[in-house]
Amino acid sequence: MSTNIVVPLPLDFESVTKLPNSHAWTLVTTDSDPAATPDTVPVVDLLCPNAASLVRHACETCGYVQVTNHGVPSDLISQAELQTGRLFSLPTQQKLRTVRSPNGLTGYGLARISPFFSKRMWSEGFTIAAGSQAEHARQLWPHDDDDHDHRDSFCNVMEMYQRGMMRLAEKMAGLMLGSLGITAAHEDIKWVKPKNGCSNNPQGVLQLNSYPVCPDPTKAMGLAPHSDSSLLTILHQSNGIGGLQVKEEGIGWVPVHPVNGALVVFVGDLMHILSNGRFNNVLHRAVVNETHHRVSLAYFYGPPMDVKISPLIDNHDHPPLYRPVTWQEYLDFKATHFNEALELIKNDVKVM
Ligand SMILES: C=C1C[C@]23C[C@@]1(O)CC[C@H]2[C@@]12CCC[C@@](C)(C(=O)O1)[C@H]2[C@@H]3C(=O)O
Ligand SMILES: O=C(O)CCC(=O)C(=O)O
Ligand SMILES: [Fe+2]
Repeated sequence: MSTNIVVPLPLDFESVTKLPNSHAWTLVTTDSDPAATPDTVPVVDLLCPNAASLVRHACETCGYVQVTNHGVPSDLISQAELQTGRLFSLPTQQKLRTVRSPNGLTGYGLARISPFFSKRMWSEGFTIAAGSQAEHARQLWPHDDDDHDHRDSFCNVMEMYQRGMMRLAEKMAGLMLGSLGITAAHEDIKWVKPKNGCSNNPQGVLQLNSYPVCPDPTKAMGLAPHSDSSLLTILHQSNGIGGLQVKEEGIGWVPVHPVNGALVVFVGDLMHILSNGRFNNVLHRAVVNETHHRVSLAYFYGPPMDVKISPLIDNHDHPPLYRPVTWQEYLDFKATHFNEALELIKNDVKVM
C-alpha cells in the first residue's frame, strides 16, 4: 500500500490581491527603527591585508560579514539574478513540474522550515544541488525551439554561479578557520582544500528565494527567523531592495541593506560548532514589501556529507561544547527539531 504524503505548495501569489489569513502573522515590523542600527556595518574588503582579523571580529560579534573584492564577477551575479527572476516569473503550473518531493532535496517549494510555523511564509524557493539544474530545466522548458535557449542559459549560468560560489566559500572557510589558528594542515579539515581527483569534497547547495510583491507587508513574513545549518552561507540579495534582517542581542531586528558589489557571508551552525561556540550563528529572517519583487540567492557550503564536524578549539578552560556530527545528521536534526537542533548535540555540562 502506498501512502500519499501531501506536500503543501506555495501560493499562486499573482492571483492574490488581499493577504489571506493563512499568511497573516501577528505584526511583522518591516520598517527599520533608527535606534536599531548597528554601530558598525561589517563590510570587509578581501584584498585588505588584515581581512582575516576583520572577518574574525565580525564572525565573533555579528555572525555575518559583507565582503567586497570577493572575486566573483559582477556580471555572473547579475546573470544569476536575472535567471532566478525569470524562473520565478514562470506560470505556477510550469514551476510545479519541478516540485520538491516530501523527502527530496532539490526543486520548487516552500521553505523547509514551514511546518514549524502555524502561518505560511510569503515566499517560494527553488533548490539546486549536484547538477540538478539540468534535470529541472528539462522539466521547466520541455520543448525544443525557444525552450531550448532558456534551458541552456539557465543551466550554464547556474553551473558557473555554483562554481564561483564554491571557490569563494573555500576562500572564506580558509580565512575564518585560519583566523582562529586552524589551518588546512589540520587533519580534521583537510577536506577544505581537497587535492585534485580527491572524492571527499565539500558540498554546496544553491537556494533561490523569491519574495513576491505583498499586499500587506506589515503582517507577512518572507522567511521566518532561522540560522543556517551550513558551515557558511553566501547570500546575494537583489540590488537596492532590502528585506534581510539579523537579530542583534539587546537590540532586535536590524536590516542588512544590500551593499553594491558585496556578498553577505553568514556563520552557519556547523561553523559555530567547529569554533566551539566562538563564532555566532546569527538568527536572520527576510521581510517583504509592497512594491518590489525581491529575489535572493543563498549558497550553503558544508563539509563532505560523511565527515564528522566537532569543535576544533577546545582546551582545559573551554571543553568541547558539542559532540561530533555530520552535515547530513545535522540536517536531519534540523528537519525534526528546527532551532533546537544545536541543543541536541550539546555535550552534557556537569555542574559541580
Ligand atoms: C542545505 C540546506 C540548508 C537548508 C536546507 C537545505 O537542505 C536546502 C535549503 C536550505 C534552507 C533555505 C532556507 C532556510 C532554511 C533554514 C530552510 O528551510 O531551507 C535552509 C536550510 C538550513 O540551513 O537548514
Ligand atoms: O532572502 C534573504 O535575504 C535570506 C535568505 C536566507 O536566509 C536563506 O536562504 O537561508
Ligand atoms: Fe538563511
